[in-house]
Amino acid sequence: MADAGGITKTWIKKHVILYTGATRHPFTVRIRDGSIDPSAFKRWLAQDYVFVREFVPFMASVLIKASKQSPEDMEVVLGGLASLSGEIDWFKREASKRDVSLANLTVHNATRNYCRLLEKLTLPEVEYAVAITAFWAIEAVYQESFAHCLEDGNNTPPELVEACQRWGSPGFREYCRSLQQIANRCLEKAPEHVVAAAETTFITILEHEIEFWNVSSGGT
Ligand SMILES: Cc1ncc(CNC=O)c(N)n1
Repeated sequence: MADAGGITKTWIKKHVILYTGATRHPFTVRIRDGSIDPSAFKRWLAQDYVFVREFVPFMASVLIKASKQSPEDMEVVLGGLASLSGEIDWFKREASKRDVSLANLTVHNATRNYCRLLEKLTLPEVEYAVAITAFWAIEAVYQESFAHCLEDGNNTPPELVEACQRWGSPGFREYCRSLQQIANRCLEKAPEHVVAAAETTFITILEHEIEFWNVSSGGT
């Protein structure tokens, strides 16, 4: 396995407080230690369903950009896009199992803001290096958060293990590493202003992920 360090790794180190805030948020830490409130999980489920629906056109826009760059990149992004269909079905099944209505749910501000960010990043004028960095960061936060819930010493409630495995599995980790390598390669070749824009986007994604988790843990 090639090294997935590169520029993205230096950013993780540089912004480690924010990165840890997103990947070790109280919401997922409580899943791991078994103290999660079932209503918090339900809140997350409904809001993430909204997010994932908006994630589809974003991914499609990255797919178009990737297809113009390299056939290998396109295949990695296509793999992610293909899995979203099953993911949407999974959200619907989980919601009906847990009596969560997806029909007339309240979209919280943090969710709406995050979806707006995705919409902006979907525009054709957003550089591929910026879009793929955002894509990697979005996936990596979930990968790191849910993998932690499955690591040794966890007390994750059995009924939440399946959810954790969606993003915490070794397969999803490999996919995230591939995205990270693509991002690093693009960033190495990118002009300085594009690298700066990608770093800003990385930070913005982390902030939105934290706000998003906050909605799930909090009452509003
Ligand atoms: C808010 C958020 N961030 C990342 C992901 C993971 N990607 C696709 O499922 C997600 N579902 N939700």
